[in-house]
Amino acid sequence: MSRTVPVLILTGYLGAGKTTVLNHLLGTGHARIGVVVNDFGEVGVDAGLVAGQVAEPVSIAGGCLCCIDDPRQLDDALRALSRPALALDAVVVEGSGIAEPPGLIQLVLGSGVATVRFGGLVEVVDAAQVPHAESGGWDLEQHVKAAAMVLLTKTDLASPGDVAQLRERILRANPHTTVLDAPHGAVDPRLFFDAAEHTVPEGGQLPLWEVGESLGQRHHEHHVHHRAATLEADAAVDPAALADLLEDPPRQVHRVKAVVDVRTPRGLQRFVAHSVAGYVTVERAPRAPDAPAHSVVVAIGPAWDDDAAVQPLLDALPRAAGDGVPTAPERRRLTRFA
Ligand SMILES: Nc1nc2c(ncn2[C@@H]2O[C@H](COP(=O)(O)OP(=O)(O)OP(=O)(O)O)[C@@H](O)[C@H]2O)c(=O)[nH]1
Repeated sequence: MSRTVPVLILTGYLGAGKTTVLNHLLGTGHARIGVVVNDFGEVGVDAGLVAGQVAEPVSIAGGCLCCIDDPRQLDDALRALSRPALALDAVVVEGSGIAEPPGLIQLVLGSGVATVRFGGLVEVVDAAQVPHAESGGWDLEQHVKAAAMVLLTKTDLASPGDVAQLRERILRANPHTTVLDAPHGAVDPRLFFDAAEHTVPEGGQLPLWEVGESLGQRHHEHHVHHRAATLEADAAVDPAALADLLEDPPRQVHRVKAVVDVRTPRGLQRFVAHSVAGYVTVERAPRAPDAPAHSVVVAIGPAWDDDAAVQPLLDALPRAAGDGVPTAPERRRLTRFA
């Protein structure tokens, strides 16, 4: 029988920690992993946040994979990543933060690519922000029902009692799933890949498919309620304005990610910034010394009817070179999250 490459699906609400898990797995060097990332926004930010992969990550941006105009994009990616020459052990498809498992499972199961097989679904749950995710339409029970494994991230930000209750709730919804703590994405890659491989029971019957059928309606309901606003500019940003957006985003914005340049007296510096329900992280990132200024900021959230409240905040972030270098206190507004 010819070799097929398992395709694992990584889902979880906006900002739950999917990319962090993926980067941990890639960093362990345990397996040769191919990556497909799906950004909900127009600009593919996530591929740039994935580090150390064997093959270039394939980025599919501009909407959820399961609703995207041309689902053959996923087939093309899977075909490319399962080429024998790459000798990958697995492909991980990181869903956008609002993807529903059934739609993604159906896409992989229905893929016409003979060189891949469905390897299971892993759900990432932010242990500190379940009510927040639920307010965005994410349904814990429905998500974990489809999961071979559930990874609890941000256990460092939640009380042990809350984490224990969450674990019980997950196991009530799906007694067959494996629940593991994965603080800062730390999961044993052997457990990750083993659990996923046990998703498909012998005999060819696939309960997940039934889950997919019964929930198929739901995932379409979700996407229409989410919006993304994007800024992509050949400019540095105002660090204080970005800090305000990250720290205190409009109510309907559940997630902000930014890869931005900031002017300093020593030249441009690049930062990667995240905000999930007002929880902010900022990290310095490498940049080519002579590269022109470039910044990308994406804001995503549910139930926003028009862009009037969000897009102008993003459009106001670039800081013209003529406005000079931000002062040290302005820069510290951003770097204090580092
Ligand atoms: N304190 C803490 N922060 C975490 C943990 N896991 C992830 N984070 C942070 O959470 C933020 C979002 O993490 P990502 O991995 O980008 O989340 P994601 O699910 O890929 O985000 P989307 O693709 O936008 O849905 C980042 O600032 C991470 O550093 C954790 O276990 N503890």
